[in-house]
Amino acid sequence: MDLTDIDRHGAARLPALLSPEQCADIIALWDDSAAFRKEVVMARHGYGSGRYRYFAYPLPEPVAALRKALWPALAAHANRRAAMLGTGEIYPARHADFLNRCALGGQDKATLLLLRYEAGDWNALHQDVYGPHIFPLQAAVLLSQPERDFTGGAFVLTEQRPRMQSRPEVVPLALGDAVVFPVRDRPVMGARGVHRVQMRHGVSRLLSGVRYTLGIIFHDAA
Ligand SMILES: O=C(O)CCC(=O)C(=O)O
Ligand SMILES: [Fe+2]
Repeated sequence: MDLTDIDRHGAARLPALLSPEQCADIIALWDDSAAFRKEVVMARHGYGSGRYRYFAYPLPEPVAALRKALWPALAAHANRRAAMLGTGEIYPARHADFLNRCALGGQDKATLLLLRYEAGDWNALHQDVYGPHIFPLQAAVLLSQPERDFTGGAFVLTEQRPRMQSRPEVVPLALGDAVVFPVRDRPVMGARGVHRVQMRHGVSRLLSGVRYTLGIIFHDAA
């Protein structure tokens, strides 16, 4: 798993992380109300337009397996990042051990989500923070096929540079691709050492069709 583009450009694409069949199986969960703990209608909160549903524990098998499979590479990257920033944080080899840490701090609700956008929908630039326990990277998997299932709806990141204008980054995704990106910020090496730049992500307006995404967040929510 090549995550070096996170350091260079702020996000790394993982091509064909899921097969078309696996994507369809996850989309099919949308109507399984028992799989979710909560629905958010984005327009009601000023989050954009569209809907998303938070998975409930226990997670459906394919979703649980995917988060577990991503953990080792992401934890290794997060540990290098923590060393670079000098935070002293160490992310454990097992994701379950990180979740225990979250739970001790009162964060014990699943944060994985299934998002659904129709024509006209969009996702405002945001950061997925649910309490003081934050795993610094997250992933999103595109479950629909661009140009066939929907048009528009690009995955967008912005990097807020200190005392400068923000930098936009668009990550073109194909069906089953994942994008790995920072939850809140990333370290950048400058002339006077390392500093953090704030990152936000969102989705541009869908022009037509329906677009589903699986959001994989590694910290739980309070
Ligand atoms: O729909 C997307 O591509 C982005 C979803 C999102 O905000 C997330 O996964 O945290
Ligand atoms: Fe998000």
